[in-house]
Amino acid sequence: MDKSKEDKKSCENSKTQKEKCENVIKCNEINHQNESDYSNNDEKCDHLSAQLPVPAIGVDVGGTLTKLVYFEPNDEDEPASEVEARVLKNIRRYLTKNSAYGKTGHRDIHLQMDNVEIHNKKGTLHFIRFPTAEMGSFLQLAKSKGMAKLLTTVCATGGGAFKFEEEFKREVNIRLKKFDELDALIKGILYADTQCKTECYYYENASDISLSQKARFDFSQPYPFILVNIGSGVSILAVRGANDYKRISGTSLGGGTFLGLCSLLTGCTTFEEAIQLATKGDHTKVDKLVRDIYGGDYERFGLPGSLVASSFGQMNSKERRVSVTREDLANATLVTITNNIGLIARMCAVNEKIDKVVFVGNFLRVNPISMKLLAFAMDYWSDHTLKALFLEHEGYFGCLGTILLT
Ligand SMILES: Nc1ncnc2c1ncn2[C@@H]1O[C@H](COP(=O)(O)OP(=O)(O)O)[C@@H](O)[C@H]1O
Ligand SMILES: CC(C)(COP(=O)(O)O)[C@@H](O)C(=O)NCCC(=O)O
Repeated sequence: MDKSKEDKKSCENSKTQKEKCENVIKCNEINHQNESDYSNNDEKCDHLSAQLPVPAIGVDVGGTLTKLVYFEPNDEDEPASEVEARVLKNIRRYLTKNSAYGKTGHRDIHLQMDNVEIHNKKGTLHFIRFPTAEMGSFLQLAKSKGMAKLLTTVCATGGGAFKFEEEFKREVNIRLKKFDELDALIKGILYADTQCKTECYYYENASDISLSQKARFDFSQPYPFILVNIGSGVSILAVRGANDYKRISGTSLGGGTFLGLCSLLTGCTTFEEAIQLATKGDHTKVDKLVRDIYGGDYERFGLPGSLVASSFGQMNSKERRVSVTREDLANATLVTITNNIGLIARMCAVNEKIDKVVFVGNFLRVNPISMKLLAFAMDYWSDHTLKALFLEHEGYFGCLGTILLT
């Protein structure tokens, strides 16, 4: 798609999103009483408790991507000085008028949330991402745009809030007000769902992938639910209330594994390219299926012939290796990682006796193959008792959570 068409599409999406979100429902789920005071350990930042920093920016510095949310209030508070007013205006203009920042930063315009309320202020939430590996360039950009002059503190979560803390201080004299990533994630999810009626969806006809289609899910009574965050690695939580959750499992075979293996096997250079290749490929050329072993179904234990018996199981044969394409390898990598996550998620749901399984994280970005597979896996292997749910703001809940927890 050429750039102008892409921008136009983004704007249309943004308009739809605006319409969808216009009817703001006040967030009843977010209570500020028993919430984590993780950040209060940071004495330097105590003065910021329970107020929105100006400008309100939250970052989630993950293993692969840094996610940033900027809350643009409808009515800006009276700035303390003329200089402050000018810098604030510059930041606002820079963040909200561009959709690309430097070489690798992107604003997801289609996810923008208009007319939302945070800490009694109405405004717009803008969502931006860039590779964590580009943190140095981001800090230089923040310096050059004068942000560092005005921003003294940024709400931050993710492992990088720890890893880059010193660098933020040294390079731009910004302090990070740190929040735990799982606290922030849950806060962000519950908030987004109350603000945007179309946030949560599932796949109708999940048992037939060729027919499955996105449909809205009413997530207004969310508890209990299993939360599967598929980022670089995978964290799995059982959530029973706004402040009642535990991390029950995880796996190192996550989105980072998919991208790493896919890069090795196909030479692809971006996540988008990996997904495009996977979309055109056929994993059955790479995997060994039950029917490749049994000649059909393994009836006694209800294993259909089409089931993957052994991921990449055909690749020990030289003839097979020379006949597979990059696309097949990308598809097989995606299916392998996704099925493994689905299996672990399902076992967690069964153990915890919870029937809703919510999948989030940027691994699901532009990745309907995995979402449909997860929806299928939950439905099929549970005899229709488990439901896979997905959320539109996929990877942005952690950064959003930080400004809510402030
Ligand atoms: N533009 C992108 N660049 C790199 N990885 C991406 C991109 N979009 C989606 N992904 C996928 O999302 C994963 C990172 O997800 P995310 O939720 O941001 O986790 P983290 O917090 O660990 O960075 C990557 O491992 C990759 O599978
Ligand atoms: C360490 C992490 C919480 C970091 O989060 P991420 O940046 O991957 O979103 C996550 O990668 C994880 O839970 N990994 C799996 C560890 C395990 O349980 O084996």
